[in-house]
Amino acid sequence: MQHSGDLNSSSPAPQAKPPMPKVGVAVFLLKGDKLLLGRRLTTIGYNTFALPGGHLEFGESFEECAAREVKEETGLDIDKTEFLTATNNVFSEGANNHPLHLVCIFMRAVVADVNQVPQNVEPEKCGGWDWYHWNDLPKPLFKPLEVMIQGGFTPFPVSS
Ligand SMILES: Nc1nc2c([nH]c(=O)n2[C@H]2C[C@H](O)[C@@H](COP(=O)(O)OP(=O)(O)OP(=O)(O)O)O2)c(=O)[nH]1
Ligand SMILES: [Mg+2]
Repeated sequence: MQHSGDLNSSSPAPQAKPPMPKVGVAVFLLKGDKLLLGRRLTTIGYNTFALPGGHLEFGESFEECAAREVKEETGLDIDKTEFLTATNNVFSEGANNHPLHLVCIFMRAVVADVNQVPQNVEPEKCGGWDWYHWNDLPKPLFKPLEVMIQGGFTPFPVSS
């Protein structure tokens, strides 16, 4: 017997996937009492100073993601990578005006070679990288970073 029309016509229309939280990994790259910051040129936090970082890829460890993102964005190799803390934020102004729910993992690391100089590998996403003293950070900081620091967070190891 021949069917006419759409065999699936009685099935409900496919639903748009519900939005899911994403995982970001940002790196406090430390050099003495300085840290590496770059001016963002992307939608979220445009023109604010933020840490190198990006989104966790499927199957990656936090350490692998930190090393990959720092390399992709600055050309630097990192060492002594450690987990510090995590945040949970909803950004109202994500891509295409959709809100973005982001769990961000913050790592601490140092440069593997102190003579290596940061390169602005992705000039379309960043205005340039530089080392800034913890007591003289540039303004404006990326909002989630500013909130953490104002809340008393420090990425430096506690000296005993
Ligand atoms: N890079 C960076 N991301 C941060 C910081 N604080 C914070 O909450 N995040 C969150 C928000 C970002 O949307 C998310 C991922 O970083 P990103 O926005 O730099 O992502 P990206 O385009 O470089 O990454 P990708 O999609 O190419 O993997 O991490 C920070 O100081 N620096
Ligand atoms: Mg990034």
